[in-house]
Amino acid sequence: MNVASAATGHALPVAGGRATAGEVWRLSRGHRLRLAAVGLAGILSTAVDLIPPVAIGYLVDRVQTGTGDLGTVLTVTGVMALSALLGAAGTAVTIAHATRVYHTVLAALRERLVSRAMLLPRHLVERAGTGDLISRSSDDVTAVADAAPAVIPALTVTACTIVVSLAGLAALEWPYAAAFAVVLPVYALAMRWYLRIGPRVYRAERAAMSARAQQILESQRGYATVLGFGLAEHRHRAVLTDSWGVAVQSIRARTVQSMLNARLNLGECLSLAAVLVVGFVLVDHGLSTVGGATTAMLLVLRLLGPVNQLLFVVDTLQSALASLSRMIGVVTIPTAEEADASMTQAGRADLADQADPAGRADQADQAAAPGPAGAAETATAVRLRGVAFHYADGPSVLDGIDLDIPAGRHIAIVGPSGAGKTTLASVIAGVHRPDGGTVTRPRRTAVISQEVHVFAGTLRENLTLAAPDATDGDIRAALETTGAADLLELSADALDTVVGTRGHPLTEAEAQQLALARLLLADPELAILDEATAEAGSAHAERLDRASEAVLAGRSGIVIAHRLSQAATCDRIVVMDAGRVIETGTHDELLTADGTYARLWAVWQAGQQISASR
Ligand SMILES: Nc1ncnc2c1ncn2[C@@H]1O[C@H](COP(=O)(O)OP(=O)(O)OP(=O)(O)O)[C@@H](O)[C@H]1O
Repeated sequence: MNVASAATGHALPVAGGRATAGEVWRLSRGHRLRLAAVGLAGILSTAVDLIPPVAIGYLVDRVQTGTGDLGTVLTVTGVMALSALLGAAGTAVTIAHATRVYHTVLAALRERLVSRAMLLPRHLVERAGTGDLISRSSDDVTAVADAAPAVIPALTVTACTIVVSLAGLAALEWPYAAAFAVVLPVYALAMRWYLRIGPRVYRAERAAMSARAQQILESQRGYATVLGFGLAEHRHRAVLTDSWGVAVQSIRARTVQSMLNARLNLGECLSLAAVLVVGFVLVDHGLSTVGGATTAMLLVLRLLGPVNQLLFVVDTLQSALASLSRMIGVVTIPTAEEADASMTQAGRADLADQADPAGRADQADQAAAPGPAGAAETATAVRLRGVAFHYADGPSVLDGIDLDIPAGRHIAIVGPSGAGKTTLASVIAGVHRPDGGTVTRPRRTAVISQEVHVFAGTLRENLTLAAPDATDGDIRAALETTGAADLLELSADALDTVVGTRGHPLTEAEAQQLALARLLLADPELAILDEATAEAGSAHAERLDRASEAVLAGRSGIVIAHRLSQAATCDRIVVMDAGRVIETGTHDELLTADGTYARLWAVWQAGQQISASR
């Protein structure tokens, strides 16, 4: 993992200096030539800026020696005006190009951050809280973007000014450059002090902002619970506490800035005094002209601005770097799939040896009956060995799960509420990473969870999310197969009907059918269906059962069977309780065994009869 510093507590990781620099360098690929041109333009425009102090010194000498006339003044003024124009134009071009590169790279980073955020292991995001993630893709991006106007001129032009001006001072008379150099330790000490304190203060400020974002988000998400339990006052106090935390950290950060100011003022006074004294001594001993001393003072005055600006930029830079390292910390987390790939590589190798698509039709009996490792002779779609899982700091939810699903077969997972069915489905789908054991699944696995999300957009966009190449004919066929052709009648726009937020509202059943059609178009090797419970015996439930069967045909499938009618049609049934597999077998076998499944079936049947008699 390319992340230098691990997460603090449960926060998402923050990238170290090397990882940050490496990622920025990688992102700058394609812009490096432009960056070199920007550097050259910066040096040229600052060299032009040296002309006015030299010209003024020249004028002072001419006036002092009585050789200056109006023509001299006009010539010097013209040269100064021209150099000012050239310098300003050069600086503007330099900054414009540097800004463009900066924002292009930042946009690429943000894009990577957002796409990576979608693929992160869910347990990491849940543990850190989505507020942390949101803060990194909003507050931190803003902090880095806002730094541009200050950081870019400093890093491109200011550094050049310092180098060029010091060279100018030395060329004039070396004691001038030496006088300024003697004061440099004051700036160096100010910088050292600041670098020690600054990053810590800014990181604390950003962390406080993340905590506040998380608190506000939770209050909004749990709005119904907050109202239902009269928790408004409690949530209000929690948000207030975190907001005050942000205020405290912000005050600390601004105090550090003021203290930096004081140190810079001291450096300014000392450097002006030093060059003035040296100038006086040199002129007194006839080693420099008054014009030369004037040029030296003007060069130092010109230098002070950039030196201060550089230190102020260090301030903004620190703040931006703190944000940048938080953004890159997210970008460098291995995705759930990458983490899983390294974990299940060995398992995949085993399965590759067994793959035998031609023999798939004969494997039903071996479903969900794990044998000794390597004993299965058939193509296996899913294999779990000793899988364990728990949420954040919670108790164990899955414990020692072993499971084999031959390719093309359908397994139902049943059990009481809270048994761990949904969690097991999420672990198999790769949404959650197991704490122990191994999971092997096909590369193309798709899951329909209980909360089906309808994305804001057209029906076509919703359906082709995972199958961008699907034609309208494919889409219509998928809707027909899942019994969802009615969706085309929602409006005259058919597939162009806008659904989701601010679009045509879909019922829960329609949303589920949309999800099933989407899955059909995605055509995964393994489909995991964990649909929300539909009232047994209702037209809605029967329709969904038929759609689910159509979707599973011809591929491996796992059904979290909230309705036991779904389980009865599967090749094999896995019964779970308290995070463990307690029974497996076909519907008939489990009824004969007269265990937990038989009892669940009896209760289910009784419920069906009561519903039918109403
Ligand atoms: N995001 C979560 N964070 C913490 N605990 C969770 C989370 N999701 C589920 N759990 C807990 O894990 C256990 C198993 O839950 P799970 O949803 O997997 O059970 P289930 O058998 O699918 O139940 P149901 O049939 O009600 O959906 C339960 O105790 C539940 O409270």
